[in-house]
Amino acid sequence: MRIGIVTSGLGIARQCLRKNTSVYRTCRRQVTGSGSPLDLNVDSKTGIAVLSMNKPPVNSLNLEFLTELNIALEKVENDKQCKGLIITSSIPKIFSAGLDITEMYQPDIDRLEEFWRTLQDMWIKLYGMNCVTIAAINGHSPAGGCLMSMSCDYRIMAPNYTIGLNETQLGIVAPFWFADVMLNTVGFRQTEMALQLGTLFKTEEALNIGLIDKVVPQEEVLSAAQQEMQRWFKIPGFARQLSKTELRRPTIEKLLKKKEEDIGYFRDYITKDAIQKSLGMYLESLKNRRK
Ligand SMILES: CC/C=C\C/C=C\CCCC/C=C/C(=O)SCCNC(=O)CCNC(=O)[C@H](O)C(C)(C)COP(=O)(O)OP(=O)(O)OC[C@H]1O[C@@H](n2cnc3c(N)ncnc32)[C@H](O)[C@@H]1OP(=O)(O)O
Repeated sequence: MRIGIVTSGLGIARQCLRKNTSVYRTCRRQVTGSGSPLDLNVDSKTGIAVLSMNKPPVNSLNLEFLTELNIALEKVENDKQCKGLIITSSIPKIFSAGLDITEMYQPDIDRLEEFWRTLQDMWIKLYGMNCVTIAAINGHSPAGGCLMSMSCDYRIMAPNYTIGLNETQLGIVAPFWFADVMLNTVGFRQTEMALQLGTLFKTEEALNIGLIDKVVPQEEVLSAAQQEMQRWFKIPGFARQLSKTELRRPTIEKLLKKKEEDIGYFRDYITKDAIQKSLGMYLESLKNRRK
């Protein structure tokens, strides 16, 4: 039941309407505007924020969407009531198709650099979030979608979807920080095979290698995430946060030290003729799939 104020643009709802009965005490605030590709609802009773991606057709991560994600993550991190964040999708059968390939194909160079910087910022924020983060993966989650999922603390996925870093199948290479996150999640052997082969794991396979943590039926993904959150909330917050920071800081610092270098590397790599040709062919194959 939503009884909060829906704000427009970037403003956060400042008030919550409360009725006097206990059932109305939950104050859910939708903190993104209508028409936004993101729906952020904060439940002040449970302390759980649900961030649902809603950018048809496939939640692909372009510059504008990444910017919105950054703003939403910042809101959650700055909201003292938020103890946990669940990331999910409102698009049936798709969590996220990963980076928007059209951002990388025949790009404007300034925009390409901004796109990459914004992606770096989004990942640094998400991987380093103080609050508990759970990916409720209710659809396919290739490449950038897999990066987002792996950057959360826990992953719950519905059956019959795929997840993985499939970049080599597009003729491109996953950046070192994508690889690092996979390495931290599933270990060296699985990462070196998965990255070279560009493996998209089926849900059950992903569970077997530890890429995801739990499989539940499609309709239970969100409720299972809410339930899982309670387990994490029982641990003293400061101790849990510090443990996370200690483990993730070296990976984040590695990119922080090389941010500008990484942008230049990405720009020079992606604009190579051979890479442009591969991306063009991949885009074409996506468009022809349904014909
Ligand atoms: C040394 C190296 C140094 C540095 C590294 C430098 C650079 C490389 C780094 C790059 C890292 C890249 C990360 C990525 O995330 S790349 C993106 C990878 N994503 C994919 O491969 C997914 C592709 N999509 C799909 O497989 C399917 O679309 C999906 C998600 C399973 C859904 O299937 P379905 O429901 O059937 O939908 P359609 O396929 O029909 O798609 C609908 C529509 O969307 C378009 N589309 C799909 N995915 C993308 C995308 N990622 N970007 C842009 N557009 C996408 C698709 O073409 C359709 O368009 P249409 O116009 O035909 O409607």
